[in-house]
Amino acid sequence: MAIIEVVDLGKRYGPKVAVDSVSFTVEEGEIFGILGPNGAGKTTTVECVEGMRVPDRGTIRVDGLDPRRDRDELRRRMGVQLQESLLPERLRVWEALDLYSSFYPDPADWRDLLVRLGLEGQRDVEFGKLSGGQKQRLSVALALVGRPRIAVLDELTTGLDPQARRDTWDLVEAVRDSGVTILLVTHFMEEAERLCDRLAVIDAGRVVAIDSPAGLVSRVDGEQRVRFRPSEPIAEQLLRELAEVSDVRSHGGQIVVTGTGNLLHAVTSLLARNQVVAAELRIEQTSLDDAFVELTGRKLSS
Ligand SMILES: Nc1ncnc2c1ncn2[C@@H]1O[C@H](COP(=O)(O)OP(=O)(O)OP(=O)(O)O)[C@@H](O)[C@H]1O
Repeated sequence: MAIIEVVDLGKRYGPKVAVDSVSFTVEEGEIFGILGPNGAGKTTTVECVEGMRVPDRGTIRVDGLDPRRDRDELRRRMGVQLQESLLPERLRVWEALDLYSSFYPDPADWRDLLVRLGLEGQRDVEFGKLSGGQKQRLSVALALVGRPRIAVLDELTTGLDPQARRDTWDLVEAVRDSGVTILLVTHFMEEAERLCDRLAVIDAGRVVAIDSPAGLVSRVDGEQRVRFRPSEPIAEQLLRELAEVSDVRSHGGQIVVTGTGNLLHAVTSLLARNQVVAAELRIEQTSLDDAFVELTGRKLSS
């Protein structure tokens, strides 16, 4: 069942069209990503979903509510990750959680959240003294303290080191597994690929595709490359004759075979039949990065 429905959303800031026409639905219990480059309109879109911005056009329904008209009720059902700069430096972790709990009629026990988010050791630490990863985890805890049905996480792991980023991803998956629907804004391809059940690729205020990460990858021409160093010389012609192969090139003893289908199997079987061993064998497949370039005509820098 769709828990979020956005139809033909449009929003301008003066002459600047931030969101041109955005439509998508988020199913209950999924992690739905909004992926796009800086300035694509991601934050504006989710701020309209949160009821924090007034759209110029379009309709939005969140858990059956209108985000503007039913803002107070929506606030109880939707947890929004806070921009970290909004918390006072001297506020201790437990004080922040206690304060936020007081905003909700039936809050989660923040002591449990501290444990779940691996922050029990930081309970009495002032916000300003937390590491970047700990601040992020606290911001997620604050988004969850009201027991929301939906959590909106915007650029969750920006600025985190790779380990803290992976820890945060594990955390987001655990939150989803506890039954919370997650709307995740990101410009990190790896994050989208790892976490999202489905995602909307947004570019210049428009949705260019909605699919699972694997579905997006399969939309682009699925060329693969197999690279190896043959133990014995092998005639390129033999490789070219394989139905799966579209191109063969050699560079300094290394052979690069491009093709489709079960290319790896076709190439390695041919080599085995000719008693050739492939050393330094590597396969490169189409990635979400490639799919993004194909869909938008440009690379997503991160
Ligand atoms: N309050 C505002 N006033 C004027 N222009 C704005 C405002 N907020 C955003 N914009 C512009 O609208 C466009 C979309 O911005 P938005 O923040 O929604 O994009 P985004 O995809 O979230 O980008 P980022 O990842 O950089 O936050 C950008 O060109 C931005 O400069």
